[in-house]
Amino acid sequence: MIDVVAGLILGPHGKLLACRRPEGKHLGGKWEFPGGKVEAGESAEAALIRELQEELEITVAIDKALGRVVHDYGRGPIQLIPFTCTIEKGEPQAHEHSELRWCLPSQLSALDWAAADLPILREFLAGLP
Ligand SMILES: Nc1nc2c([nH]c(=O)n2[C@H]2C[C@H](O)[C@@H](COP(=O)(O)OP(=O)(O)OP(=O)(O)O)O2)c(=O)[nH]1
Repeated sequence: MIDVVAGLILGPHGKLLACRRPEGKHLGGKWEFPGGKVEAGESAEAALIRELQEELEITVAIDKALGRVVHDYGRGPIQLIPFTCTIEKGEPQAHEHSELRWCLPSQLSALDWAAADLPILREFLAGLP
């Protein structure tokens, strides 16, 4: 099983950062929570901090873990490991995405999310006041 960490980055006004995978890549054009594969010997938290630094040039503080999701796109199972987090330093730059979008909770469901992200999105939205 491949472990993949994903960050639900909380910004001002209750907004969340959605990132679009570039065309031509696996799941191209789909929206995701930024992150990536956990390396051997690495904790999930360390992997998320590393990935968000590499992909978006931001330093984050991790807030809390959400429920893990196991999904298979037909290439073997992946386990998506989500955390909410906030930005401590930097402004997100789209180095590996075709688009970055800060969304209000009410706008999130309209995006075309990667399938494995949907249960995570539902859990996040269900936990809002
Ligand atoms: N980073 C990230 N990956 C996700 C999410 N949802 C989801 O299904 N995935 C999938 C896409 C990839 O198959 C896998 C790992 O993503 P990645 O971004 O680290 O890997 P990658 O694009 O280099 O993948 P690949 O080249 O090996 O296909 O997890 C998500 O919210 N964030």
